Amino acid sequence: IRPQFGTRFLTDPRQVFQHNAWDNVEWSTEQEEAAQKKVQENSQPLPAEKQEEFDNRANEYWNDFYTIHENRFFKDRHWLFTEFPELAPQQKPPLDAEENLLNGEDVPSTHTETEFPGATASYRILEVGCGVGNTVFPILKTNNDPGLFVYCCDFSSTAVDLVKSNPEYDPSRCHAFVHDMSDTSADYPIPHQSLDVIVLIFVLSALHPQKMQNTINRLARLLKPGGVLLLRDYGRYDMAQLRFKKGRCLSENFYVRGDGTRVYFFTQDELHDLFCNAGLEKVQNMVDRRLQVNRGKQLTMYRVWVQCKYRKVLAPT
Ligand SMILES: C[S@@+](CC[C@H](N)C(=O)[O-])C[C@H]1O[C@@H](n2cnc3c(N)ncnc32)[C@H](O)[C@@H]1O
Repeated sequence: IRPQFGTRFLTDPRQVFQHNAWDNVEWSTEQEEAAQKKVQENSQPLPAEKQEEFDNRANEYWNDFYTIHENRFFKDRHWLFTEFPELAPQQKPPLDAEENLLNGEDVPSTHTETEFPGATASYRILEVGCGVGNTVFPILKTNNDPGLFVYCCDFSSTAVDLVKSNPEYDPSRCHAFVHDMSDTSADYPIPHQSLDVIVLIFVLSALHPQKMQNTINRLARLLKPGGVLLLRDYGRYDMAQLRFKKGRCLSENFYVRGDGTRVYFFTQDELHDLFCNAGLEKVQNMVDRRLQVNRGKQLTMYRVWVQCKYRKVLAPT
């Protein structure tokens, strides 16, 4: 397994083509400025009607995506458990219900044990924007905690159908459902303050930036006090952002791909504010800058990802 954050550092630039990837690459001021300039040159937004269409039909574009790629596109996330040990079996017992009550937050009215899927579980993880299950299935396979229950949702019904028809889908340990995380009128099938972990992997970036805060606020309510939200997503000036051609920009740092799916590129501060405004506190907020190398074509590709871990604050006693 790759150690956390990776430790292959490029110290001698002449060696760049000796490996496929380098970790924790520093950017020079010139490189940062060149990226900024490139983004500014391509920041003319599309007309409002076009924007609206991409927003209204967002899930259809993702359905088309999964109809074409099925489960062949996204690879299983092998870095998951090194970066996010919260997804592996826990050493410490999780906060129990009694402790939550003592925290004095508005714990919902008592629900009977079978009122919702996973009601009797002792450790609950929700993945939002799960796609075809490249995170969920590794969790179910790796985490053998008998008290574990994993929820996963996506607004693409095609993706959710692929999760449910996977031979590894076990309804006694997992519940997959169709849900649009940006729809403020749609409820999650889970009570407030019932989750230990929420996972967002390359999904928040697919939302219109104006819908992000409400979405995170609603998710934060589902966390138990002390529960954590884990995110990995695209960072500002990632190669994918710099590669967008003119006419693909929707608003600042937000673009539409050729297949109609959209992507935003975050700074650490933007994510920090989104999470803090939702009552979460920082455990980790880092940028992972990697240099990927195509040795055959002698090409260098600078990737930028942001990784965050934010905890729901315990109410003052
Ligand atoms: C880039 S993919 C990542 C999939 C998966 N998390 C992974 O890492 O393999 C983004 C996913 O987010 C889903 N998505 C986008 N907007 C969403 C929304 N508003 N509500 C729920 N899911 C959404 C898409 O359908 C797609 O499956």
